[in-house]
Amino acid sequence: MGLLIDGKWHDQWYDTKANEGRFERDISRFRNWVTVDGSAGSSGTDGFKAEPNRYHLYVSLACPWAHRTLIYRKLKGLEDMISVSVAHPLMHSNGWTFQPGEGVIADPLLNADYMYQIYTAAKSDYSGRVTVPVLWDKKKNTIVSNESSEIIRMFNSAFDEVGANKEVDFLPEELIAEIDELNEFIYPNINNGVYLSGFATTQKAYDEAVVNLFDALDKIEERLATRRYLTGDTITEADWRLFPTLVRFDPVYVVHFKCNIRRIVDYPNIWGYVRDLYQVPGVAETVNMDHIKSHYYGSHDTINPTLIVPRGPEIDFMTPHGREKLSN
Ligand SMILES: N[C@@H](CCC(=O)N[C@@H](CS)C(=O)NCC(=O)O)C(=O)O
Repeated sequence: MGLLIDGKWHDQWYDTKANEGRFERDISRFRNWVTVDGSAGSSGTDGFKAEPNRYHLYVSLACPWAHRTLIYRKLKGLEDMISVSVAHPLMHSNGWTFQPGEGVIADPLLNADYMYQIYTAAKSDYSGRVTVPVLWDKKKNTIVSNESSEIIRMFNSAFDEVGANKEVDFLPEELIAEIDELNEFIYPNINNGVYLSGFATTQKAYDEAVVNLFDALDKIEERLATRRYLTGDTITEADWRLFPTLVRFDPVYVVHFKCNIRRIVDYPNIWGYVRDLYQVPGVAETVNMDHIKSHYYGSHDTINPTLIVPRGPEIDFMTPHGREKLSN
């Protein structure tokens, strides 16, 4: 695991000492937007017009941030127009790699062995962590974006005029304010909250994070008592940003990240909600539990030095959820 400094790979993990044992996530540095006409989006530069077969997505099936982009690629009908590469689930001294393995899809563009080569191909003196997902432009040979929250907003609408599934809109105008508010609550406390708990290196930092995480889950549990989805009757971006964390929670975060005050199966509403989303046609195909479990338990040797992957838990995301009754 490591990062690039001036285009050179260094095998080093996050330094939590500078911050009293707290994990601090690196910022995403490529922030361009694919738009309908190629004009600039809310950040970055112009020149990234939505066109079929122009863009390529680099992901890991283990990664919750990459998972969002795969769900959108599937549900928006973008699979035929946006190609994909899947990294090997294990992330060790070279970071994400494309070494052969079950479910790995090699890089057809640069024939890269390592994900960091994609970053240096876009910017030869790149400094920063090498994360997935990455949206690559085959025309300009550069990275459009490495920020999942923005990639899903592009996928939601930019390709609608060139063959995406227009009927599906996870960011309806009238709900944007509510979705943004939910995201602002869920990102720091839950999506990133599990990492703040798991990557903490002091008791105090861990305690703060885990308590905060479960306070937030308790609030979500309450919210989902009267609403089928986070904003009500329709699935929105807020749901697809929460789902990848929830589906990983009991198999990984409870044990590996010590998020064990409660399990998701102990929350009746959240547990039904996860199954409800999992059962949306196409979604189950985006969940690869082997990659998820082998990545976390098998990569973070500071947390799990033996790299042993636990066999359990036995979870069936396909059992009926009964949440239709909450829909109007
Ligand atoms: N803000 C980024 C975060 C992506 C991210 O942190 N991905 C993780 C995998 S789950 C990663 O690639 N980590 C490698 C590292 O930190 O060195 C996004 O949402 O796209």
